[in-house]
Amino acid sequence: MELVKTKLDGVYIVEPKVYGDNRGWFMETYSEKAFKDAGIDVTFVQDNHSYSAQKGVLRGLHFQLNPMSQAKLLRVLRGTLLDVVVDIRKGSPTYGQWISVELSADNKKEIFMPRGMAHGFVTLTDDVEVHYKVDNLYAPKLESGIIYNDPDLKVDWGTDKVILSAKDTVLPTFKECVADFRYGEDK
Ligand SMILES: Cc1cn([C@H]2C[C@H](O)[C@@H](COP(=O)(O)OP(=O)(O)O[C@H]3O[C@H](C)C(=O)[C@H](O)[C@H]3O)O2)c(=O)[nH]c1=O
Repeated sequence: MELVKTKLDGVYIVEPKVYGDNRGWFMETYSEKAFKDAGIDVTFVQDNHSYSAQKGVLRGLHFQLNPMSQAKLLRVLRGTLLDVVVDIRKGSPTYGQWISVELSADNKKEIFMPRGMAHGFVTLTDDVEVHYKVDNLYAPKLESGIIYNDPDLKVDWGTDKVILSAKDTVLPTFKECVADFRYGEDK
């Protein structure tokens, strides 16, 4: 697999090597060695799997507060989505900046983000299934986030027709964000 750097330090697009044959295909979707060779020191402790029924479902922007901040390795098993990662590590040269990447069952691309990021995605098709590994357990009392259409972050989701959970409609703004992530401490 190839890990491709992005403009956000520590965030990589992962491009698995796909081995096709007369039966179909095979690929490794995570390799501890490939990540260590890229200088990424992460130990995943939980796998998540979500299904979004309709195009336009937007989950995010989410993160867990310290000490339960989560690094994530995400891939799409069915359908297509636009994945968004926002750097909210104080002291980062890209603090407050975001990237977006189209991930799909077809392109088989994955995204890795270290701790200290706000994360979300909007589905571009119906019937989207997402699988992701995280390096800290679910901590509901430490869940937080930033409203998806924050006026300072100006994330371009490509649509304004979105389907949100009730919780996501009342997330704080970036200015109100209480996260205390610091660049270089995202281990
Ligand atoms: C995240 C999580 C949720 N849950 C339970 C809690 C709720 O009863 C139900 C749905 O949770 P929520 O609405 O927070 O799910 P998403 O909106 O998909 O949240 C995720 O959305 C974006 C894409 C993220 O990056 C995060 O991993 C995560 O916040 O699953 C659990 O039991 N364990 C978990 O780790």
